[in-house]
Amino acid sequence: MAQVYFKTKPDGRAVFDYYYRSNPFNGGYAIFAGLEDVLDILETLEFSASDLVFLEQQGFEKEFLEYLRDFRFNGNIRSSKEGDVVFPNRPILQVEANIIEAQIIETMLLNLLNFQTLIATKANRVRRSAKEATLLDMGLRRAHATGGYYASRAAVIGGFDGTSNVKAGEDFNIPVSGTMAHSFIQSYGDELQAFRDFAKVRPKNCVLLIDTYNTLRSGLQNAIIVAKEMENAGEQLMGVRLDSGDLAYLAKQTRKILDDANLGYVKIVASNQLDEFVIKSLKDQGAPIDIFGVGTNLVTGKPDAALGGVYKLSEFNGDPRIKLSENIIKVSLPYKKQVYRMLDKQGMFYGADAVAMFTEDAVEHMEHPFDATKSMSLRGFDYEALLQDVMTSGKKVSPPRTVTEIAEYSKSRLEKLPEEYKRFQNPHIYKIGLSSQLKQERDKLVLKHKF
Ligand SMILES: Nc1ncnc2c1ncn2[C@@H]1O[C@H](COP(=O)(O)OP(=O)(O)OP(=O)(O)O)[C@@H](O)[C@H]1O
Ligand SMILES: O=P(O)(O)OC[C@H]1O[C@H](OP(=O)(O)OP(=O)(O)O)[C@H](O)[C@@H]1O
Ligand SMILES: O=C(O)c1cccnc1
Repeated sequence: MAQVYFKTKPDGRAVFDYYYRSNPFNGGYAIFAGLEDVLDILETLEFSASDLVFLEQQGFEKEFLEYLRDFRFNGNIRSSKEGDVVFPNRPILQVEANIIEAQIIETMLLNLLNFQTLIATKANRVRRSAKEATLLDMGLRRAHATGGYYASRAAVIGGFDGTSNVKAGEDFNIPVSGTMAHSFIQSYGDELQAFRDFAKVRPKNCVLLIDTYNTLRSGLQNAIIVAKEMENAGEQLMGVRLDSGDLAYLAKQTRKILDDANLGYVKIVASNQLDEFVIKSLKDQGAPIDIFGVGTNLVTGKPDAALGGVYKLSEFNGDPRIKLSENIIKVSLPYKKQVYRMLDKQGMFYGADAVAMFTEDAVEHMEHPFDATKSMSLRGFDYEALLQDVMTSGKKVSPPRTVTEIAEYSKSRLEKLPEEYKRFQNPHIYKIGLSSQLKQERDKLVLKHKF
């Protein structure tokens, strides 16, 4: 496509929208993540000499390869803030650029935003169940190859406290932590000696895994011996980890036995195929678990394999563009747009985002995108314009936000979303409407292209 644009309309100017069509996990919202990584890549995107050799072998023409040699992304991006709460069928990010540049970045952009948004959303659901407990990502070993790297970042945006993924910790400046594996204890054969050596070498944040042989009769008893020895050496055992069996029963027994041994400060860590539903159940059972380690179900976004975010052309050289579909929900929205979020008198999200033409300053009325009988007055509402400049002429407009800052922002945004949109079962549906002008323009284009 890029080579054809290069030959036929090299100066074409395009507007593309990024959005997804339905919330993951049958939930009522998603957490937008991956933006900072997209912007970082765009700022430095270029074709290396070896890339060009490979592309030449694929049959691309010399002149086009010359163009690619100097390729840079020089476009503008307007976007929702990373970490914001987002909803289906409204632009989350808009790229305005030369058509060749805008097209070349499509797959990279979708790959990063779809995956991180999926995982940040999953992480946030786990956070909702875990309430105040500490949450650790332990998923790298089960992730889809390199996806684990970005999953760890997205997990923190969604509300996790840290990760066992050391590389992600280093690159994204997120807290790293970990406990120990069964193999460590197995290598000794002697559980007590394994615990003693570990505690001696790594006394800070020491968590002992107690289920290798028998959780209550062996692991916990040995952990208590080591905890007392640590006290004599002026240290404190941080915790014990349960990784199998009935976690509620074992956590209650463990808590009682630790407390009876005057070890009330020793925390209980639990892991083993946890997700938002198991953690909720454990909480409902009153399991005194302080820290949850979550792996597979987090980093694979189980049970949703992917977020179906798309990148659709909405304007070309100032003219509107549309994509029709038999399925009305898949008809795209033409024109460069803005999205307004309605706020109630307390500053909470009212439950409505209105999509308008970019040229409209405010929206007083929003219409259901497909049902002509449904509309809503927006008069008197406070609102926020959600799409803001994040990149101009290929350069980021503001300094990078740390993952921790993004996570804090996300938390503050979720606090403004009423509870009924956040429940797991049959959540309230957040309304997405179109300004009357955008709807009219879309319908005109639908008629124009109708066969
Ligand atoms: N009290 C509980 N309530 C609800 N779910 C629990 C409870 N305790 C454990 N679970 C969950 O039930 C599942 C148990 O899986 P499974 O039977 O494979 O574990 P296990 O018996 O510990 O076996 P393994 O020793 O192979 O890890 C896990 O997802 C675990 O998190
Ligand atoms: O269960 P997850 O949510 O994926 O969390 C990560 C799991 O990875 C480790 O298990 P390991 O790979 O040693 O295998 P195991 O399941 O036999 O303990 C750890 O002990 C957790 O159980
Ligand atoms: O730190 C841990 O205990 C850990 C890390 C990754 C996977 N499973 C466990």
